[in-house]
Amino acid sequence: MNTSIPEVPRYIPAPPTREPLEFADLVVIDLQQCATQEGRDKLARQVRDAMSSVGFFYVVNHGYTQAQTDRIFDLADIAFTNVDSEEKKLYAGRMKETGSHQGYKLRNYWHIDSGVHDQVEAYNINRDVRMKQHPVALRPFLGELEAFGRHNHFNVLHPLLRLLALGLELPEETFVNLHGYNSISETFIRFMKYYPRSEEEETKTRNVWMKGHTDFGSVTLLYSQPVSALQILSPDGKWRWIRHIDNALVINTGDAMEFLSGGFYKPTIHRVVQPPKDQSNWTRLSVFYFSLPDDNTKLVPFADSPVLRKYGIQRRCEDVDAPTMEEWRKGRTSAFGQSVLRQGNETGTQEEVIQGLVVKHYN
Ligand SMILES: O=C(O)CCC(=O)C(=O)O
Ligand SMILES: [Fe+2]
Repeated sequence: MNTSIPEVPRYIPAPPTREPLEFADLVVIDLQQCATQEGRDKLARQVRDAMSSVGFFYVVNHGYTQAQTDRIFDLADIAFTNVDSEEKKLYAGRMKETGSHQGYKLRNYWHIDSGVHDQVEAYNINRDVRMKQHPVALRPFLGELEAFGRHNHFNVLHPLLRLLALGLELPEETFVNLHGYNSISETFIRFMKYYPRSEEEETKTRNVWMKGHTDFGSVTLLYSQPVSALQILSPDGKWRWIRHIDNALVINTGDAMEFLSGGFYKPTIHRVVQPPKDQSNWTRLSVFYFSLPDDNTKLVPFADSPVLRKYGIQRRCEDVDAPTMEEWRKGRTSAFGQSVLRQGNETGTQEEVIQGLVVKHYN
């Protein structure tokens, strides 16, 4: 048996944009400072401030070198470049039917606007990489991908969850205990590749590639990459661009963290739009670690938090009606890009109802 690891072509990303975009001003969290209690207390305050203003922040010194990160982008590209369309279909995810992200999201699956669909391919891998079969070209790299998942889980996600608990003056392990590496949960790696679109598609969707949304999990880790396209909705109602920082992670929290923190950590609305002119002919490859609490977690607030006692709890529903993580992720995953949305109350918004709760989408 030939057990040698095949050569992997280098993925060459676009140079960063030189256009004067209006970038969001985000704090940079130096994760190395988590090593001491004093460092954690300081970072917890920074994270809390970020979460109660813009809702996104960067993480640096997360333990992966630039070369290790580059390697993951090289592996990510295999899923798109070295797998033909017939094989992609064999490994297509059944998101609508199963409410689970595993396998490919093929191009043209999400409805964006005015009959236009997406030009984005994604490949989703549960952190338990052996749960499902993968395309032939990826099989030699499963060990590396598993190590990547573990790194994200233990060296980035768990430290961040400790900071988020400290910010609520809860025991440090409160959220870590809901994100077991070996528990039943959907926490997964996502690779994503966006392809340039036609002028007609751009016009009909007013340059929106992925509608404004909140993530449904607890914490999203995005490996910063140079093609500008991600924007966040700022508290003043303006969309601002996310700036690329070499080997940084872009972090945001999602619906699950909003439920668990009684509205204290609000999920920030973000969208993907056409990149600026100097990058418009490039593809855009992204790498994520999407984390979700264990499936059986009941999404109710930690009402004992002294911070919540002081500021009050905002519930999206009564505790008895609160969904479990499994119910919420299945509802949101099945519907995303597939459900028929109704006009929302605010201009530019559309809505759907998941588990009895209103979920908004922004154009
Ligand atoms: O591609 C990006 O930068 C963001 C994608 C995103 O928001 C998502 O997959 O939930
Ligand atoms: Fe998102």
